[in-house]
Amino acid sequence: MAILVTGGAGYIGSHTVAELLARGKEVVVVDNLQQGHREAVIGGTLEVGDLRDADFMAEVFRKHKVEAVIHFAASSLVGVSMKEPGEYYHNNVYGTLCLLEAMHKAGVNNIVFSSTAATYGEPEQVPIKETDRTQPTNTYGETKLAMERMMHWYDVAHGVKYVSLRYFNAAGAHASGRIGEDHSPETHLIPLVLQVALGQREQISIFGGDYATPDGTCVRDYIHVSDLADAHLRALGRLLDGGESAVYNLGNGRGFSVREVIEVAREVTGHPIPSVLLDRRGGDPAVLVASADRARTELGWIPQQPELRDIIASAWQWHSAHPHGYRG
Ligand SMILES: NC(=O)c1ccc[n+]([C@@H]2O[C@H](COP(=O)([O-])OP(=O)(O)OC[C@H]3O[C@@H](n4cnc5c(N)ncnc54)[C@H](O)[C@@H]3O)[C@@H](O)[C@H]2O)c1
Ligand SMILES: O=c1ccn([C@@H]2O[C@H](COP(=O)(O)OP(=O)(O)O[C@H]3O[C@H](CO)[C@@H](O)[C@H](O)[C@H]3O)[C@@H](O)[C@H]2O)c(=O)[nH]1
Repeated sequence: MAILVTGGAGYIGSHTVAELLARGKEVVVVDNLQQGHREAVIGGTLEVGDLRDADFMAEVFRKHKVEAVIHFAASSLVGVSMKEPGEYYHNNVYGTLCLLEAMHKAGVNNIVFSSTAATYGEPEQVPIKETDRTQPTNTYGETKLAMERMMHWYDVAHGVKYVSLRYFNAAGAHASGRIGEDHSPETHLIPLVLQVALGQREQISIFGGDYATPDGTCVRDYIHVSDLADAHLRALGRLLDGGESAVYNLGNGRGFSVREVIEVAREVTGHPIPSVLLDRRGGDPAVLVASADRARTELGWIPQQPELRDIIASAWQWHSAHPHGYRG
């Protein structure tokens, strides 16, 4: 029986595939390669196609005996979602609907889902708990919340069990050096900062210096991608053991401002990393920091690389060895 990983050629998906393979699991990846890379799929079978193509998905479920799905495939950029809401509803909400229908027709009833801190919006309290208010401030978070709700109703009607993992900000790369972050165009803070250190950009833009935070820049909770991968294996185990549907935050519980991230990157790389202060980017909450107590208690999940310095050093190892990502 195989684990079907949608978006498995992408950043977090490819690290989770590596973890599944390391534990001897059979893996099938579905990816349309809009962001993913063939080279990022280091084993298993890659089926290239789109979630929204019902014939393609039916064929994938016919060809492979699937026991559970891990669903990463989505459009996932806060800034872009504020300019292209239609793309986000179509790829994320309609895409997940197509996936759930294909699963239902194939009799597959377990799904681990990539949700996000963006489902919360401006937090009621910090650190954020799973029971806190969900009121997204951007289209991306709104679509992810809709996807969570959709799974809930498929559970009620069809017994589809889901674990929704609300991750905070993923960063870092695989210890082997074989896989890492390679988005085109890149929009994430840490890889952009490291591109400055590599001499590929002159400076890093800071989006907003007037937030209600200690230094005025946005605060995020950065979590190592391999710690996220480990959480997916634990969530999968919960479902395959017959566990009920659940929602978990995944973060380290410590927030770092944009300026603090740049400062740590200066220490790690030895580069001065010049910065320029720009206006706010639409849709960004000021502070997102996780309480991951529930994942710790119920999944036994303990991040192994919780220090921001180690996370950035891990990303730096990948980016300095692969300055053009999978192109070399
Ligand atoms: N990167 C983060 O910090 C972060 C944090 C929270 C949640 N997430 C979520 O985690 C998931 C993975 O994020 P990532 O950073 O690895 O993104 P990514 O873009 O690297 O990976 C997504 C993959 O899905 C594929 N894909 C997208 N739409 C598809 C479709 N319709 N059919 C088939 N394949 C499709 C892309 O080609 C890509 O390989 C996303 O769902 C994202 O919303 C990411
Ligand atoms: O050039 C840049 C890029 C980003 N930022 C800021 O840095 C922070 C982090 O931004 P980014 O790395 O783009 O991540 P987020 O927008 O926080 O979103 C990531 O983290 C979310 C969870 O918190 C996920 O759901 C998203 O998919 C993922 O892209 C934000 O305050 C941005 O405004 C800058 O100041 N300059």
